[in-house]
Amino acid sequence: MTKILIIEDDTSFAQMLQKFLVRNSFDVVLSHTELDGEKQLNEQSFQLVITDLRLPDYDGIKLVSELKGKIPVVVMTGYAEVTTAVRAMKMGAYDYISKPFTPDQMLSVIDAALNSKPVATKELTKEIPENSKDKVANKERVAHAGELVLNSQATQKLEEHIVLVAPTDMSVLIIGESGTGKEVTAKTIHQKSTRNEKPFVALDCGAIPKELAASEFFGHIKGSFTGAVADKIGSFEAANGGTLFLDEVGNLSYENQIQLLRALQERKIKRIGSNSEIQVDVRILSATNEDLKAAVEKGTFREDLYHRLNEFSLQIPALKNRHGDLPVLAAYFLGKFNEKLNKQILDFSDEVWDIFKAYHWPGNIRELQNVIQRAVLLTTVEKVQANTLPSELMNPVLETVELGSLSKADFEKEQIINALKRTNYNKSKAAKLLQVTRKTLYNRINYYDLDL
Ligand SMILES: Nc1ncnc2c1ncn2[C@@H]1O[C@H](COP(=O)(O)OP(=O)(O)OP(=O)(O)O)[C@@H](O)[C@H]1O
Repeated sequence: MTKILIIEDDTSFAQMLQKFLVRNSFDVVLSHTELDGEKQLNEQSFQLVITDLRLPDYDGIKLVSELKGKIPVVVMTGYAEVTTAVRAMKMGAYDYISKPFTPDQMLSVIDAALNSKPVATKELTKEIPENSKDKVANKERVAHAGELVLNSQATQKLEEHIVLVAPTDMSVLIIGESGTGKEVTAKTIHQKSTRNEKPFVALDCGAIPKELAASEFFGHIKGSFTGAVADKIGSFEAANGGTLFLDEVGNLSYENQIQLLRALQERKIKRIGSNSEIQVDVRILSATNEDLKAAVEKGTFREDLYHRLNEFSLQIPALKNRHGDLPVLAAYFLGKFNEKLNKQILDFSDEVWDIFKAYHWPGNIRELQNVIQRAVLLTTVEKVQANTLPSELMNPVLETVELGSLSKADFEKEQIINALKRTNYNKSKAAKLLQVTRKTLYNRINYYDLDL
């Protein structure tokens, strides 16, 4: 686990920062004085130091220059201390961050600092093989893409695969439930590709009637069919040189699949009503939330097209299976909506974190984003409280139980067991989740003779 030393004399602020970073899987040691900070640095090894510059009897700049080339240092400053911060950077600090900052800003500074190379090793970069150097650089850029936030074990492979496949011209099939971030993944791949100066065009294949699909793909000329009142450029032409993202590609009719396959094979299209062929150079990224392989087996999706679209596939896990991403995603959205709604909310209350962790997020990241936007709007104190969350989050157990197959007693038993599992068998928290008192929960456990 990455170990961070925070030197800050404002104890409550330091503790809040510590709590937030611990939640984001960092190991954090606090020091409130220069003396203790130096003692910690002598006794333990740290990957990063975050320090305030203005502590009584403390020369932060001296510490920065002592640690130069050994451990990256991020300095925290008041808003009027930019000159001091610049001095600190000249002395070797990696970066500075002005208070007040959002959790999101702090995370991205930490992330960048941890990925930075100490000055002493900078000269060695020539010896790093080209490939791995690119990999490191790309990895950093994915993490800082600003849109696509990935941080958990469950998404580590995904992140690596994005980095590897982005610079190629391979077609990529992105598979995941609605709201898991398929489109934002496609955009990231485009941004990381050599086509990033050219257009990224998204076409929602699920939303176009099959009669209009060919015109959406290839365009038409005025008068070629009823309704073609003017010439129209299709998505292939619009994306020429760049990337065409076909969302919900599994929804294309069989006839549209044939038209698409032909265009992909020949790399030429004709606008409807025109005889002239236009050469197109597009990279195809597509997305589906259904099992396209099963559709191929059933015969509703063409196998040849499936292979064309699926030179490489990326599986995006549902949010309920990547709870490790929750803290960083929540922090990202908190920062985003603080800025958008002009708020300065610092964190989520412990109760809110528990609810977030227990909920099954059927709408995935889109739902998390909406929940946080609403909460930020409604919050008037430092931390987001549970009363700003929509009701469906407060009663999650009901939604995960298959009602049809259970009797009322089985159902209640299942609810209790689920709630206990979700709260690590903490009965107070489980009672809260179930919206009953602890006493009632104990009674029900006894009544059903649950062996827990
Ligand atoms: N990893 C992520 N980091 C930051 N934001 C994300 C991430 N994943 C999704 N989002 C945000 O969640 C919302 C939904 O994402 P997106 O539209 O990419 O999902 P999708 O899987 O394509 O959904 P659908 O299948 O319904 O089209 C967007 O606002 C997107 O910016």
